[in-house]
Amino acid sequence: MRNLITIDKIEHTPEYEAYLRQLPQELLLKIVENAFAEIFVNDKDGRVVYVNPSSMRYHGLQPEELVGKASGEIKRGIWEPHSFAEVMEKKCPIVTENMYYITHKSLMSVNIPVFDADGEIELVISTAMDYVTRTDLSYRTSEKSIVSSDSDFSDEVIGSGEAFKACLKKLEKAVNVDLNVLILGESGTGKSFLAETLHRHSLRRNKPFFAINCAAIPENLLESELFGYVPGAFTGADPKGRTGLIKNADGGTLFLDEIGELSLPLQAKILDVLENKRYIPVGGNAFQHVDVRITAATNQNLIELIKQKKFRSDLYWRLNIIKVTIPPLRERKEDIILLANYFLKKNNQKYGTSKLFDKKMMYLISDYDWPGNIRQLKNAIERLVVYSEHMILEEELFWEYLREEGEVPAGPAQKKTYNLEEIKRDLVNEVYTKYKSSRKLAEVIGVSQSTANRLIQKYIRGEDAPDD
Ligand SMILES: Nc1ncnc2c1ncn2[C@@H]1O[C@H](COP(=O)(O)OP(=O)(O)OP(=O)(O)O)[C@@H](O)[C@H]1O
Repeated sequence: MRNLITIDKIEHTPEYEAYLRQLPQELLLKIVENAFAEIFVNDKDGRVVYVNPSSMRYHGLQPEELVGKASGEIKRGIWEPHSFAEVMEKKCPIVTENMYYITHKSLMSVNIPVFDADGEIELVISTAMDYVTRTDLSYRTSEKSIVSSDSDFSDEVIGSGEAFKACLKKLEKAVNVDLNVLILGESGTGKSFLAETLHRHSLRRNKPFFAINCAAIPENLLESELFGYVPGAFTGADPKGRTGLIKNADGGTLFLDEIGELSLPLQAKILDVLENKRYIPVGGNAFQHVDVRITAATNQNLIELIKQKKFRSDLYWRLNIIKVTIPPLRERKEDIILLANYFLKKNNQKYGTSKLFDKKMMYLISDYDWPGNIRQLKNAIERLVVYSEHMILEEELFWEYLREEGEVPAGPAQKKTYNLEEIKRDLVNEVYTKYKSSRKLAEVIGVSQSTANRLIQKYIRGEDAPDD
């Protein structure tokens, strides 16, 4: 979408002109380098002469990778449209709706020609800015992130789908009250991660957080790990005895992962901690007192375990005061791209690279079901970054990954082929079928309301609609 606009040249008073001219270069640099909006400047030959750091948020490239390059040299597919030629031809400001493919953003960009004394274009200055969210403000890792006035998790927890946001809302309710929380979800959906995030925001944040996976430790060891033991409790034990995790977490939070694996006798001891704030260490005969918040997680169906008499219903109801079920990644497709971009950024920082996804790779990633959920996605992105020899991550590496995971038969002939039309149609269909709202479609796929309306006209109603 393109629009022509007019911007009146501002005439300053001679005094103000004089003031501007004496401003030190250092100060001017500070201003443009710290501006939140993107500032992107081409000279009259289309060569990039300046890019401020903010623009990285939109197209994912370091200023150093762009400055000195001609517009045409900058890889297509990173953002579109390229409006330089049109500004030069029309000699007036042009507003475009730019799609930034790497970061999956759609933003209005204002492209303004600056004329020299002979009336010739000297520079084209483009600026763009999106809606501000706290996640965006953390784009400079070297600086402290902006402090938010409320206690929500959105600064550090990635995910914007409705189902996931509903989970966060429930968890946020547990921030200022000392209720037990039960987190359910498939492996890798982020149960441990959310339990720790909850602790860091909770009233107990200045006290310890301990986590233990009940499935990973044999039952006899698990009891002493959790409750500790007194001196001489059993042969081979430390003669001084040992403090367990429950005591170590005193005042703080203990996270019991895979709680469904806990034996019935240990379930009874945990229930006593919850109800009476007390426990007896292994080999002991006196109660110890403790104040610990228990957060638990499982990917098992606890109600089913209760029916099978493998899980105590009184413990279930005690833990279940706030229950959060994290949906698997395949049911919150809208979060896959967000998370993939987040992990790409983290790995670029870790390995000092500037790798990028192109449109097709983004589609492949969001189309896949990720049975291992966020853990699998995180590992796959790291692997792509490490294995890729090019700046744009190669599609073949993703297919190779899927083949190794046994997800697609070997051989290039088996590849599913995609084209941009199919991708757009599928995406619009999927999101619109789910939300039945053009506003929601615009929000989820990151386009303007008018573009969303055009997409609905074209792909849902099958009517003619102008291309963007
Ligand atoms: N919303 C999120 N934003 C960013 N990273 C996340 C998010 N959720 C999970 N992760 C990351 O994904 C990985 C897997 O998460 P986690 O270990 O919490 O999953 P889990 O559900 O506890 O898995 P399991 O049931 O196998 O123990 C971790 O590295 C975690 O940091």
